[in-house]
Amino acid sequence: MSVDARLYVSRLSGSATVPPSKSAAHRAVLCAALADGVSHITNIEYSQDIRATLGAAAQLGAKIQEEPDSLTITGRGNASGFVTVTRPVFCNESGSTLRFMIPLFSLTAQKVRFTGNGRLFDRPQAVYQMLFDRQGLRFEQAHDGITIFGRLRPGGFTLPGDVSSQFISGLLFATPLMESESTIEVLAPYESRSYVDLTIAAMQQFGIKVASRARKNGSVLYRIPAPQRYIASDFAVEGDYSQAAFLAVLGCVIGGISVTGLNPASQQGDKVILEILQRCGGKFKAVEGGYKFSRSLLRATEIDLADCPDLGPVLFTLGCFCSGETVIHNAGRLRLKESDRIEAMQTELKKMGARIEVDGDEVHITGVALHAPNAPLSGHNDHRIVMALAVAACGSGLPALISGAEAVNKSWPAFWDTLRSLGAKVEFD
Ligand SMILES: O=C(O)C1=C[C@@H](OP(=O)(O)O)[C@@H](O)[C@H](O)C1
Ligand SMILES: C=C(OP(=O)(O)O)C(=O)O
Repeated sequence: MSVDARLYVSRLSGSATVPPSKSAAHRAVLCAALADGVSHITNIEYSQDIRATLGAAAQLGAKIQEEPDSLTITGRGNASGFVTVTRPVFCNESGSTLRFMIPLFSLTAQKVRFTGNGRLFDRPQAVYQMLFDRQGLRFEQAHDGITIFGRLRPGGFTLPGDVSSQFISGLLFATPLMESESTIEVLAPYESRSYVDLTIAAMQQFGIKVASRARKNGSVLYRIPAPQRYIASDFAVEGDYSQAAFLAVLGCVIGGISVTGLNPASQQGDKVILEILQRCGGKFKAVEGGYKFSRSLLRATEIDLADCPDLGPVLFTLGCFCSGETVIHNAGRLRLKESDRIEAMQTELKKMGARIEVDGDEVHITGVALHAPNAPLSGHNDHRIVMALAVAACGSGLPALISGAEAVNKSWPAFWDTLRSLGAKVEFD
């Protein structure tokens, strides 16, 4: 059911803790599900996407015990430990879940159907289609699901680097469980690489070895010895920089906001939000477990989204608050997410008077004083659009009605409560 959020003008300030990193949590659950023995994962939030990965992990045969904010997972060891898959694997709207699970479920050698919601099956899957076709395996994609049949075999894989890093991560998770070594060559340009680094870091924490090297032709070659076994491990999920970015931008616009629960040494690619804000003149200082953001005179900068696509929506909002013309490069991938995020942000911010021009994969935003929206703002069934619009409204002190407010449940169910804790008045219709 679609819920409208009414935001009223109010002064915001205070301290808020970000949710656990969704990307890290997906990876920890998956590795634990594959491991021999019992793993404990702390700092878990049951967002819709993490629920999807937990459901799939259970279908791989993992035993999962849920506590309010932690998990105990007894994994099934290796591919021969996989149980019979009797039901479709429901991925909801989680691209990560679907693309991480396809190669793993192929190892069961059973016919497996993946289902989901929203735009999930409109998002590109051709990279896997190609891999399965090459090995003579079945991969059928329809608007309401994907069916696979057949066990992926080890070997030399070559993948494009500019469609989605999730294919590379998905194949990395599965290859150690195959019968012999594989290589994965990722062709340049290699985008969202920091997410693959997170994958390898998680795999290494669960005892898996992966080697990588750059090749002269610009590609990156991963070598994954096999067979290997995931070893149970305890994993503390760190705070999410992609989510911190919403509060960080708000903090630099209105001042007086501290964001905590963050690891300053994090490997998350979206930590680059701090550098971007610095380049815009954003003022902040390190505090215990995070950063305190002060009201800043923000000026435009050039931003490359190739390695931090999830920052896209909130960077559109940031551009509106910067004097001059913000240029966002390599924004094309934003069209392949839960919504077409370029179209969504342009349409909605224009209702508040924003000046945004799109030229192919490049976006130009000229800072202007936003006015109260002349129509309800649509969240486009996309959590990051809803949150970026809420930041635009709160940052400019304007009342707004955002439809589809429940989309935040995909990644940050407590988002509205967090805004309230900072003093925002939010009502739901
Ligand atoms: O591996 C991950 O956890 C993710 C990878 C990124 O996707 P792409 O590689 O498709 O850009 C990102 O947008 C997504 O939200 C999470
Ligand atoms: C695109 C996202 O996630 P996924 O690809 O896992 O659906 C996101 O969280 O913004």
